[in-house]
Amino acid sequence: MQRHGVSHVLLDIEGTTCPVSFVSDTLFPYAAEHLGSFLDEQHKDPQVQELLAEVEKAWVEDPDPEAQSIRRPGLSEGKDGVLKYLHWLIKMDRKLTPLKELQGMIWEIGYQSGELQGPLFEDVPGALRQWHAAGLQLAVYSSGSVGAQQLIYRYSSGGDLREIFRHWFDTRVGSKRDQSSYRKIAESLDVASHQILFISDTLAECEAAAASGMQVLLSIRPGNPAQAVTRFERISSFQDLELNP
Ligand SMILES: CSCCC(=O)C(=O)COP(=O)(O)O
Ligand SMILES: [Mg+2]
Repeated sequence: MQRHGVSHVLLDIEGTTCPVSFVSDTLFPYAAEHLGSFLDEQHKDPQVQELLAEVEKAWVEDPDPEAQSIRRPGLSEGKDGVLKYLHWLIKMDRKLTPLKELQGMIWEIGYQSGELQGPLFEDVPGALRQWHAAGLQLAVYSSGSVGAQQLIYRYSSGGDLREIFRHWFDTRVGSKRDQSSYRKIAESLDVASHQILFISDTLAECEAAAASGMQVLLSIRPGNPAQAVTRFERISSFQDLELNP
């Protein structure tokens, strides 16, 4: 498979460079298990306090009746109340930015202790190194925080790959399902959208990126939910992809 006119590759993580199951069955449960003790120890840290305030604000404004049903109306929720909401957000796989930042801070402990390692698909490290060596600019766009992205590539099964990536984007730039996020990314990369190739396993993300003018490939990997036929070309190994400027 060949792609022409590509100078930048923008990569999703979950379902694209690492298995969905690592996120759903390892990272999320790890964060849920350690959230309480992490907050007990770190809730006075100014950065954590700021994130908890953001979570509390999001909870007050959350239109989901289930989110409101676990609130105690009129009472200040405090650290323990917010913990309940954070567990609910993890269960629902909500991509709330302050949750993602807190998860990244918790995962750092697991990566540093050796309990966590980023299991990349076998073809990924080699292909990334090859593209980088060929002069392509590589960037990450994940709902996981930039901190969490850098951890997965620092402690990856293919070694420390952080140097290979030039740019990192998370939900601070916007939702991965919004066209405007991809426009902002192209602006920030200072390149025409059609020179960016975005690869993701999520159709809504592919649609949003394509609508912004990016080139798109749909990632098909073991463990990804089955995909109906779509207009997007599919990729199941990065080794199959030849990129030309
Ligand atoms: C950076 S690894 C953790 C990924 C994560 O928290 C997540 O919600 C998955 O997001 P993605 O956009 O990579 O599908
Ligand atoms: Mg994904």
